Amino acid sequence: MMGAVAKPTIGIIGTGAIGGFYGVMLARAGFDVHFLLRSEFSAVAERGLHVDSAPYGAMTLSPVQAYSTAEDMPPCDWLLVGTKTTSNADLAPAILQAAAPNAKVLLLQNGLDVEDSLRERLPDSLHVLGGLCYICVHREGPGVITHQALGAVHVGFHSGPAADATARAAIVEEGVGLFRAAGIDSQAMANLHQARWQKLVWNVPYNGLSVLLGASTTPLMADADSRELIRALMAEVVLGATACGHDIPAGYAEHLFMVTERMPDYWPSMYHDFLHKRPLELAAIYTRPLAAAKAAGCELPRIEALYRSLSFIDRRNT
Ligand SMILES: NC(=O)C1=CN([C@@H]2O[C@H](COP(=O)(O)OP(=O)(O)OC[C@H]3O[C@@H](n4cnc5c(N)ncnc54)[C@H](OP(=O)(O)O)[C@@H]3O)[C@@H](O)[C@H]2O)C=CC1
Ligand SMILES: CC(C)(CO)C(=O)C(=O)O
Repeated sequence: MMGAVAKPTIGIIGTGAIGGFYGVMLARAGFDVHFLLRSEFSAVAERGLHVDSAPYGAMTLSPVQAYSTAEDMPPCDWLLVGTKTTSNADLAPAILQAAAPNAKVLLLQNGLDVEDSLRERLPDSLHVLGGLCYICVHREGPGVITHQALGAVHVGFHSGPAADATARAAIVEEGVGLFRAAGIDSQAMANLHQARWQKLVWNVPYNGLSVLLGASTTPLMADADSRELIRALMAEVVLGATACGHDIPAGYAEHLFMVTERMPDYWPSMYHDFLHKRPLELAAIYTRPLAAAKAAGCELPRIEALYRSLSFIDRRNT
């Protein structure tokens, strides 16, 4: 008889809304999950992690395998990065501490090329993958997370020692399998770079406008002028993606309008950063796409104006 295949050990690097939500879901599914925290370490070590989820109900994980330093974490086969992209270059030492040999590092983050600054600081033996989370979740307080809607995670290969396309696909499927085992919708992405551009069609307008206009999705969708602005910004993201060689499916912007109208009223994660005086994810969501489009000969003036306004706000806010 074949022995049971051991479940991988999972490390969460940055236990905020995303890291906390998916970490709790994986722990509930029986995975051995270890959580790295910073400001919320004591609260979570003492009182556990609580998720108030519209789809799943109230979930509590207590006790939590919580760590204030990666040095204390066991070797993890999968490391799920749930920090904001603003500090990716600084995460390498923590990841090296917590990584098992040949570990897979999955960045659950928005934005373009977010893997690159971390990749260049990691050894070749580690695989790096990108994950796109289609979810509405935020931190309510220390160790307390509100999950309003959705939840899917799409996984794509970035880089690493896998010998060929078959080996790369197997690693991606392993990642997809983790989420599916936890009851979360998950799919493999054939082209991570294209998929990151595609997700920006939502994040570029809504993340930035929530900060600039101080408005969540329901009022943004209810007003004729903000709707028009969102539509125009979406069209520019599609233009930039196309100039960079990445086709966005026809009708995708209209599809996102429909999805957003069906969502509960939602403040994007950039608004929470603004509110709590944390740095905004401007490089990942604006600077890099603008630079890539420009290098391909494509100017995106509306996105550029939004980006410059946000840069001004960000400098005065942090
Ligand atoms: N929230 C959402 O609904 C969605 C978010 N995303 C993306 O997911 C990513 C994560 O966002 P989100 O979960 O909302 O962000 P949060 O701010 O809620 O979480 C980030 C967490 O990382 C922790 N952290 C940062 N640096 C370190 C460190 N060096 N060591 C330990 N912990 C650290 C923070 O701790 P501390 O409290 O100390 O700062 C915080 O707990 C972003 O790229 C975002 O754009 C994508 C889709 C939806
Ligand atoms: C709102 C949503 C679901 C859009 O894709 C999201 O994933 C985000 O906030 O980044």
